[in-house]
Amino acid sequence: MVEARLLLVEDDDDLREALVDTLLLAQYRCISVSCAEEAIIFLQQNSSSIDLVISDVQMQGIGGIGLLKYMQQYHGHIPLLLMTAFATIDSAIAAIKQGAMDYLPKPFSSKVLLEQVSRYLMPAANASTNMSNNMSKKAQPFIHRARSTVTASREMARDLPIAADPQSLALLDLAKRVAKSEASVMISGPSGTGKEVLAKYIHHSSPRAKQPFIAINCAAIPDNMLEATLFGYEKGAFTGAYQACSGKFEQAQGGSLLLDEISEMPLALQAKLLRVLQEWELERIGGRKTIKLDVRVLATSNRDLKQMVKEGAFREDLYYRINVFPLTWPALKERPKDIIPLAQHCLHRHCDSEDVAVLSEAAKRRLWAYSWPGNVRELDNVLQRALILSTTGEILPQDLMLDDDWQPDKHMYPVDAHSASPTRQEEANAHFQAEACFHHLINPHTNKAGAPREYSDKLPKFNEINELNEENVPNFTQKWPLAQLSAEKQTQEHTLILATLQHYQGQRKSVAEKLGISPRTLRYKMAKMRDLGFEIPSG
Ligand SMILES: Nc1ncnc2c1ncn2[C@@H]1O[C@H](COP(=O)(O)OP(=O)(O)OP(=O)(O)O)[C@@H](O)[C@H]1O
Repeated sequence: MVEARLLLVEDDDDLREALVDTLLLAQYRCISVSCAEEAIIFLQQNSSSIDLVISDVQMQGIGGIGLLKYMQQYHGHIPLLLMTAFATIDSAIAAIKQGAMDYLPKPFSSKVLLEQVSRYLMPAANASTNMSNNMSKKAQPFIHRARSTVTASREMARDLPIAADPQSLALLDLAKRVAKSEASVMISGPSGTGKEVLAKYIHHSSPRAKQPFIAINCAAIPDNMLEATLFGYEKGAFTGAYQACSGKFEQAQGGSLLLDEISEMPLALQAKLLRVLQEWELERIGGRKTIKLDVRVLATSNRDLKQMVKEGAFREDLYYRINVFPLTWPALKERPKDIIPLAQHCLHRHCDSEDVAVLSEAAKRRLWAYSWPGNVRELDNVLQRALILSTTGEILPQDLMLDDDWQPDKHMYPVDAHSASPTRQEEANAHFQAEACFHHLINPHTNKAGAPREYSDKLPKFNEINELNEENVPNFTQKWPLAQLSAEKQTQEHTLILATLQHYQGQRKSVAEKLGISPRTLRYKMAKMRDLGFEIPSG
C-alpha cells in the first residue's frame, strides 16, 4: 500500500477499531490515535507522511476543534475531515468556516465514510493503476489543495491555481498533462481569469520546472522596445545601447517564456517571432552570432485571436505555431464553484497575521451571486478592500461593497461549494430561500426571486425580522410600512412556516432554528396564522 495515508483521531476504542478496519479494507493506509494531543505529537514528526486527517470533534482535551486550529497554523496543507455526534448545520458551517474540509455527522455508514475519503484520497490499490490518467499520483496533492483551498504557504499560494469547479479542475488536469510535452500553449480567456497563473502552473508542472520562467507583457512594452526586449541587443546596436543585453528568449533558456497578451504584438515583430519559433535560434539586434534556443513558449490573449487573424491583425502562420495546444479559462461567473475557494484563498494571501479573516455566510452568498465582470482579479481586489473595511475579522456583505443586482435565486448557494452532500445542499438552499423570502424577494406568482430593486432599501434587514416579537411589532410596522403591509410577504411567510413545520413534523424548536427566528417569535406568528384560519400542525 502506498500514497494515501490517513490519520484517524477517535477516542471511542470500538468505533476507532471499526473505522480503521473499514479504511484498511478499502486499501487505505491508516494510522490511528485516541486524542487530538496524540495526533499533534504524531503530526509534529510525521506530517509529510499524512495526506488526510479524520478526527472526532468531541474528545477529552483540546478535541477536534483544537486540532483543527493547530493544523491550520502548522499543517494547513493537510485536509481535515471532522466527525461528530452533535451534528447540526450550524456547527458544520462553523467548523468549515474555521477551515475543516468537511463534516461527517455520526452515525454514518462505512459507505458514506469511504465516499468522503475518496474525494480526497485514492486507495493504494487504485493509485498505482491510475498513474497515467487524470488523477495521477503526482496530481493528487495539488487536487487536494485545490479542493480544500488551503495552501501550504503564502509563498506557494501566490502561484498555485485554486480550483474547485469541475470545469476548472478538468482544465488544470489537462494543463498538467500538456505541461509534460514541449507543445506551445495558447491560453485564452477574459482579463483577470488567471491566464498567467495557469502559465506558471504549466511551467512548474513541466520537466523545465527547475529552469527559469520568464514573462513578457507584449502590451506593456512600447513597440520600439519590444524587439530589443525579446531578442536582446549588442553594444552600439542603437542609440542608447551602451552595453550588450540578453533578451527574454535567452533569459528563458532551458525554461519557459510567457508571451503575455501576444495579440498586442506589432505585425512586423510577429514575422520575426515566427522565424525564431520555426528555427529555434536568434541573433541579438546588431549581433552576428546565432544563439540556439531551448525554450518552451507559452502565450496568453484575452482577445479572439482567430477573429484577429480574419481581420488581418494577427498573422495566421504565427497563430497556428503558438496555438498548438489551446486552453481557455472561462469567466469566473461560468465556474461559480471556484468563487468561495478563491475568495478564501485571497483572504489567506492578504491577511497580515495568522488569524485569517473569515467570510460570513451572508458574504459568501453575496460573492456567489455577483457577476464578476473583472473575474478573479476583481475578486482579489474586493477581498483586499473588505479586509480593510472589516472591523471584526469576519467579512460581512457590506464590507464587500458590491453593487451588482442581488438575485438570490440566480445561483443556489452550496454550503461547501465543492462538496455539498445532497442533504446539506438542500439545507443550504432551504435556508437561503428562507432568507430571500424574508427579504420579500420571492415573486409569489413564479415562486422565484425578483423583488424590484428599488424596494431593497425600503425593506427590513433579516436580523430586524429575526428580532420581531409582540412588543416591537408596532415599531417595526411603523418603520417598515411597505414590508408589513405587503400581503405578498405575508403569504410567502405563511407558506414558508407551514412548509417548514411539515418538514420537521411540527417540531417547533427545529422549525424556529431553521427559520432563524426565536421559538417565541414562531409561536407569535403561528398564533396570528391560526387567527387567520390556518390549520397549524401540532408539535
Ligand atoms: N485560479 C487561481 N488561483 C489563485 N489565484 C488566481 C487564480 N486565477 C487568478 N488568480 C489571481 O487573480 C489575479 C489575476 O490573475 P492573472 O494575472 O493570472 O489573470 P490574467 O487572465 O492573466 O489577466 P490579464 O488578461 O488581465 O493579464 C492575480 O492576482 C492572480 O494571482
